[in-house]
Formats: sequence, structure tokens, C-alpha cells
Amino acid sequence: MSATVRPSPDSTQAGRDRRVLEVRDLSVAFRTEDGQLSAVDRVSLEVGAGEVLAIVGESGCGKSVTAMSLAGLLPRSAHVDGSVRLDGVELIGADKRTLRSIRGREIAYIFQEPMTSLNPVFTVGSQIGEVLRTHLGSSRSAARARSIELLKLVGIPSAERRVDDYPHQLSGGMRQRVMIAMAVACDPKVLIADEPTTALDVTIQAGILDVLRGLRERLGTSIVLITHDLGVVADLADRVAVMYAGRVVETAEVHELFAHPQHPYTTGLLGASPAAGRHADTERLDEIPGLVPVLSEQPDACTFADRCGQAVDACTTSQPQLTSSKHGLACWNPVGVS
Ligand SMILES: Nc1ncnc2c1ncn2[C@@H]1O[C@H](COP(=O)(O)OP(=O)(O)OP(=O)(O)O)[C@@H](O)[C@H]1O
Repeated sequence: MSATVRPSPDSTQAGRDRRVLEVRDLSVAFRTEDGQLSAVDRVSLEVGAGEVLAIVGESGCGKSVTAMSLAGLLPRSAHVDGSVRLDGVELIGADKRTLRSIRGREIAYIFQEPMTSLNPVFTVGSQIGEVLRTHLGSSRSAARARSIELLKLVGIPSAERRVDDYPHQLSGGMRQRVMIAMAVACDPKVLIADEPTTALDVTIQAGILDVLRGLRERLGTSIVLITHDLGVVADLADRVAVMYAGRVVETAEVHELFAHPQHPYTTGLLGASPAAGRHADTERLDEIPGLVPVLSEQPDACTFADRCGQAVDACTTSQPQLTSSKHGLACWNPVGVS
């Protein structure tokens, strides 16, 4: 395992202050049969070295589209604007060769459902080895040795034997660990984990979160965690960006956000989560009444106004912009102010 440990992991405060990923005014629109769809609107985010940034929000808020645009994984029907810089290198509009060398090597993506991403006809060892040979030019024997090391890193028992298993011989949790091993094979600066535990049993989820925590601590990997599970956020994240209808509506350090949520949407989400403490005595989840709108363009109004119990006149006539303070907020009438 020692070979996988960087000499000075960046999970310290000083490390986190170094920006590894900087997203500025990222917008993504899709051409669809029904016309244009605005999925992400002028999103700005920063992720420090060794930092875990969680992006939360209901289904359809633009979390995955944001995450995929960071890794250059959007389909051709997507029109992307803005800037995504990885250690200073601009990824939006970068040529294919640059993107190919960065994707998988510098920025890696873990998908929700490992079975769709692993190839059933190759052993897990050969699939991890392929990543190492492609990106790092490793020899066959070095790739095999390193694959075993990576399987150990993600907590797979009897790694020397499991390396020759096919994906169907492993449980769902073990397959997700293999996906993580593949994602970190080249020691990426940024790992994007899109609902990494959603498809898994609750008892298995905790193990996967431990693996991610270990990677951040041991390797100094920065993590962008996409989830709708606030319990996972509380467990793992340093900072949170709350997305609604394609925009970041609130962002703060995790403890600050849970202790002093200011956007009515955030308080709605927190109220809907037993893990966030508000409903610790009940298993029932509250729902925020109404649905996330699907937008062809962003309106001159707050997109949450028609679901918001706090809406005032300004909310229906102009769209609030995210403030640039440490606890950023896009709201005309925050919770606890009026
Ligand atoms: N390839 C695509 N073509 C057209 N529209 C898309 C495409 N991918 C996503 N969208 C739309 O973009 C919006 C944001 O989707 P996205 O998947 O990012 O939401 P999400 O917050 O990640 O939701 P979930 O939690 O369900 O994954 C949705 O309205 C979705 O239907």
C-alpha cells in the first residue's frame, strides 16, 4: 500500500486552500425535441486540494450534468459555456487529446451503477490494468501488481485472488470498490463520485464512504460528491453546494450549512432528511411540495418562488444572484431574516 501514498497528503487546511478545481459561470443547455433545455445556469464552484465538496439537491436539479461537464462526459447535444480549470488548465473547449490525457488520469468519475461501467467479459484485474497501461504505460506485470495494491487500498479482502475474478463474481459493494480502484488507479487530483452509494445496501454504504474518506486522507484526493442523501454529506463533506433548477442557491461549510441554513429550499431539504437531525425520531421523509421546474431559459424570477413559503414580491420579478461570501446565498427573503 505504501506505493500509493503520496508523501504529503493535501487534506490539511493549507492544502484545501490551494484550489485544484475552479468552475466559473458554467452553463449547460441541451437541444431536445421540445426545444432548448437549460440544465445548468452560471454555476461557480471551487474545490481545494484534499477537500470534499458535496453537491446536493432533488432529482433533476442539474447535479449530474454539472459533474459530467467537469469530466468532459456530456453528450454532443449539450452546449457548454463558462470555464472549468483543473490546476489552471482550461477544460471547456480543450482539444480531444488534452481531454483524453486528463480524463481518467487527472480527473476521474465513479458512476452510480458499477455493473454498467465494468465489462462483464474481463477480469477486474485486467480492467484496472488496462487503465494503468493506457495512461501510465505500465508493463503487464507491473499493472497486475499495482491492481492488487489498488484492490487492497479500497478494502477488498484476498485481493491476490480477487484480481482474477469477473465482475459477476463480486457483490454490488465489492464492484463499487473495484470502480473506485479503477478511478484512483492513476492517482487523480479530483475524483467525482456521482451517487456512489445510492444503489447499495445501507450496511455496504458505510464501507464505501470509509473508502472515500481514506482516499482523501491517505492520497489527498479532492472529491466532488454528488448526492441527494444529506446523511452522506454530513459524514463526508467539508463544504456543500445546494443546487436548485440548475443553479447553486446556497453554499457553505458543512457545519455552517446544517446549523444555519438560510435558503428556504435548503431548510426544506434538511427538513426532509432524518440524518440531518431534524427528524431523528422518525423515519418518514418530508417532501417539499411541488416539482423542480424544467426550464427552457432562466426566468426573471426566483425559480423556487412558487414552491416557497417565504416568497415576497421581489421573488417573482427578479432572480437573486449567489453572493460571493463564505456562506453564499441566492435568496431575496432568507430564513430567519424576516
Ligand atoms: N442528455 C440529456 N439531454 C437532455 N436533457 C438532459 C440530458 N441529461 C440531463 N438532462 C436534463 O437536465 C436536467 C438536470 O439533470 P441532472 O441529471 O443533472 O439532474 P440531477 O440533479 O443529477 O438528478 P438525479 O439526482 O435524478 O440524477 C434534467 O431536467 C434532465 O432531464
